[in-house]
Amino acid sequence: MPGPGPHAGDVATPVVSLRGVEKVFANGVRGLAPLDLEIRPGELVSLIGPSGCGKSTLLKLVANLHAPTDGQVAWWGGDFRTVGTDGRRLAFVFQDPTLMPWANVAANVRLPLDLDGVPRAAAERRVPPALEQVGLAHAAARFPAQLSGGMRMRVSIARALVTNPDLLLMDEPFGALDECTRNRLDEDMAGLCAQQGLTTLFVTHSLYEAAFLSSRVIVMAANPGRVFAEYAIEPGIARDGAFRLSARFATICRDLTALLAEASASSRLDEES
Ligand SMILES: Nc1ncnc2c1ncn2[C@@H]1O[C@H](COP(=O)(O)OP(=O)(O)OP(=O)(O)O)[C@@H](O)[C@H]1O
Repeated sequence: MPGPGPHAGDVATPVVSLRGVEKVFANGVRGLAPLDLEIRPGELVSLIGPSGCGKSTLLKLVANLHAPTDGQVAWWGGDFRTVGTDGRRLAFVFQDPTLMPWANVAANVRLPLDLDGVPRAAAERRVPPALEQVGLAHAAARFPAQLSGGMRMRVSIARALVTNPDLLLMDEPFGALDECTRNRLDEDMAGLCAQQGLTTLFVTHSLYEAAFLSSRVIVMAANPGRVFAEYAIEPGIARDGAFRLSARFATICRDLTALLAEASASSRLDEES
């Protein structure tokens, strides 16, 4: 099975660091006020906050899909141009799994390797372990139309994992799924991240999902988008069904509910001023 990214042992250098990063769009909208943020190896960091607080903008800055208006973003202490050329990889999972309907599951998962020019035989060898990781080893020959929504999302995750990423960026990946499927995927995702030491930045509208998955939750406020609070969760908690029912989980959810209410109130105040 593909292990952690090739540089997983390098714990000293932050995976991503943002210093004084600000984003003003061409139409004058201030998507993000200057903010500092560091994501360290092995962390699962969630971004939560009211609509419009800049969660997606922040994710896109980390993905280098947006350039900051001001400030610096560093990837593994360096420039984005080194990402990929030094073997380090980012991978994305979006809410829409965007599978090719005409291709079976194995071919969908293989796509990033094909695009990277990995020889066909080598690429094909990497697909079964990736499918195994998401519990879809039995579904390689099926087509997207033959899969449930949860299975399609698992294919999308396998397609990210097959590249052996050093940083996984997930934008509200399970938001369109029913609650049971979402809970199961959250448990599997938490297990994968823990086993592999996978560094993940996860955008969600659900504070319960953030509470369940994260080693650290960034609570954002809007108008302008900014980091309102950070909430760290102690290491060593098994993220399983028992955790979801535990007093500790209830406390984390209560704390995050309070922080989110404060962030929302602060966003409204800024809107009115
Ligand atoms: N390309 C763009 N051009 C202009 N304004 C933008 C652009 N993208 C985002 N914005 C604005 O920047 C702010 C932050 O948007 P963003 O989508 O990052 O927030 P969000 O927290 O992800 O929102 P949601 O939870 O609703 O998805 C919003 O006011 C949004 O309207």
